[in-house]
Amino acid sequence: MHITINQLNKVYRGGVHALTDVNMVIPNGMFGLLGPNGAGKTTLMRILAGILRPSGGGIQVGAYNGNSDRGRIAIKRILGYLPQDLGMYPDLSAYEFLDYIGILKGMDERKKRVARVNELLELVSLSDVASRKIKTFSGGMKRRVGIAQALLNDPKLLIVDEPTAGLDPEERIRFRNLLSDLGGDRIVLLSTHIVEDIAQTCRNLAIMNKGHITFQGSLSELAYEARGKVWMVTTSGPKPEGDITVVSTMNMGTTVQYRVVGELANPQKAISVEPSLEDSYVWLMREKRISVPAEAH
Ligand SMILES: Nc1ncnc2c1ncn2[C@@H]1O[C@H](COP(=O)(O)OP(=O)(O)OP(=O)(O)O)[C@@H](O)[C@H]1O
Repeated sequence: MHITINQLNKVYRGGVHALTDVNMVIPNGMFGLLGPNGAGKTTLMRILAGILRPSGGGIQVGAYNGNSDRGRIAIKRILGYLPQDLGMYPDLSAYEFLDYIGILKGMDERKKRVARVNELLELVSLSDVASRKIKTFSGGMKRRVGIAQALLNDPKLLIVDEPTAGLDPEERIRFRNLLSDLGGDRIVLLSTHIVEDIAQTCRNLAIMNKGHITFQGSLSELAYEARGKVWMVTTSGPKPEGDITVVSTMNMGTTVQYRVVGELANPQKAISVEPSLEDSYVWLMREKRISVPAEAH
C-alpha cells in the first residue's frame, strides 16, 4: 500500500496558509515527516486521518479516495492515530483504558478484545503495570499506552504526531525502537521536529517548512545532495571562517574540533566528511535560507 497526496492545500479561517501545493508519495514502512514547529505537519496528519478537510487537492490511501465520504470511512477502518495531545482518563488503569477504547472502536466480542488488549500491553512492555492508574505513569509510559490504543485495530496506516516530545533520552530510544518494530507490513508516518528520531528509524522522509515540502526521498539521497559541504576542522587557533554553519564543537584539550556545513574560507585546513542526517538537514535549510532551531539537533 502507499499514500498519494496531490496538490493539497489548507487555508485556515483567518487566512493562515498551513499547506501549499503539497505533493507526496508515501510508501510502505516507516516514513518521517520532519520540520520545525508550525511547518504544517499536524495539519497534514489531521487531513490524512480524516479529522480535517483540505481546502483543495486530494489524497489516496491505498485503494481509498480520501475526498469521498465512502473513502474516508474506509480509511478510518485501517487507521491508527496517536495525536500530540491524546486525552487519557487518569483514574483508569492502562488495561481499563485500552479496553474502553476497544469498546468505542466497536470491538464488541469481549473475549477477542481482552486478548488483543493483553497482547498490546505485552508489546509495549506494560503488562506488569497494567492495573496501575495512568496518572501514576511517566511520560514515556503514557506514550506507550497511546501507541497501544492506536494499534487496537491492527492498522495498515499508523500516524504518530511528535511522539517523542518531552520524553527523556532513555524513553525516547525505547519509543523509537518500538516504532521501528511496527514498520513491517504497514505505513508508519512519524512526524517530528527532532532529526535524530528519523535518523534512527526511517529510510524515507519528507522535510516541510511553512506549508511547503522542501525535500522528499531517502535519507541517503538527502545525504548525497549534501556531500562535499560538510567539514571537520581541528584547530588550536581561531574559529573557522566562511559561509558556514557550525553543527558541533568538541573541545579536545589543546585543540577544538568543529563540524561545519557550507563553504569554508580556508578548506585546505579541513577534512571533508560524510554528511549525517543532521548535517544534510542543516545544509538543506541553509540552501532554502531557513534557520534551524537548536532543539532540532
Ligand atoms: N485551527 C487553526 N486555525 C488557524 N491556524 C492554525 C490552526 N491550526 C494550525 N494553524 C496554523 O497553521 C500552521 C501549521 O500548523 P501545524 O500545527 O500544522 O504545524 P506543525 O508543523 O504540526 O507544528 P507543531 O509541531 O508546532 O504542531 C501554523 O502557522 C499554525 O499556527
